[in-house]
Amino acid sequence: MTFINKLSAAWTANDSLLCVGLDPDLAKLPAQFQQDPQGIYHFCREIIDATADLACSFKPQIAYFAALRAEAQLEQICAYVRANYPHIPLILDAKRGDIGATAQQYAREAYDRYGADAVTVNPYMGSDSVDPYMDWADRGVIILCRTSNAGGSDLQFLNVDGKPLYQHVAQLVAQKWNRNGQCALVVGATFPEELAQVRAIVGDMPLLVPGIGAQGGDIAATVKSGRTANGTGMMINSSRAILYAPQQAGEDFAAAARRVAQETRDAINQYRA
Ligand SMILES: O=c1ccn([C@@H]2O[C@H](COP(=O)(O)O)[C@@H](O)[C@H]2O)c(=O)[nH]1
Repeated sequence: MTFINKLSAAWTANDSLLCVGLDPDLAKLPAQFQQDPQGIYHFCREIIDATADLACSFKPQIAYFAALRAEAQLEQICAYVRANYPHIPLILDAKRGDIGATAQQYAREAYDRYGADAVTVNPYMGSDSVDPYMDWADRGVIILCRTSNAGGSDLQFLNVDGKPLYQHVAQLVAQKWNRNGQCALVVGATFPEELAQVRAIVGDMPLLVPGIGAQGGDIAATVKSGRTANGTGMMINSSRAILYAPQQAGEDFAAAARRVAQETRDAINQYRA
């Protein structure tokens, strides 16, 4: 099954556009995981189990693992998702970008080593830097377009031939690079107007939309701007707001994460129609 088919099925099966981000910051984990050499794996496994029926995808961000020399635990987490929730797409957020020969190795890392269904890629080295990912026709290639951070405007909003650079990226991907129908774009929830512009350019192409939750993006504006005609089309990511959800009386960290994931999924669903 291709990434896009798997994503469509997950949207329907879990009635969800929520992507649960896995960004484990050791200092923020409950104490029992900080002392455990396998703590990152065990923490993420509990979050995955607590939210798998509420999510349309999981998105580990590789930096959180690499910084702690915890790539082996990332491998275990990816294997766990594939074995236990094979219907939920696994997105490796790595934002890779390099010359073709090196990109081939990055593609092998994402798709072979970690078994990811999709990987995030930086487009600014051009088509030959993205081509190696496209050779994996059943996997997703999620290309940065209009990122959620304020500084994204420094380059992405530059006026090039009468329109902002991010719109050129959206057009290029939709019209040229997406030859196997496997591409998606990253567009931040913090910029709903630009999200609507991108949606108008790319038709039904899936969008990975980080920026709700800890970054403060507005859920209503995000969904109304980015949904497709059938009320899908997005993987709306939330990481820290779910992973480190404040615990209410009687809740452990996983129950709190589940409650916030459910509230977020339901808040998103309010605006899909
Ligand atoms: O434009 C972008 C692209 C990627 N990200 C990543 O998404 C999550 C957001 O985490 P929160 O805790 O929900 O803010 C994180 O992994 C980023 O690296 C992004 O935020 N913006």
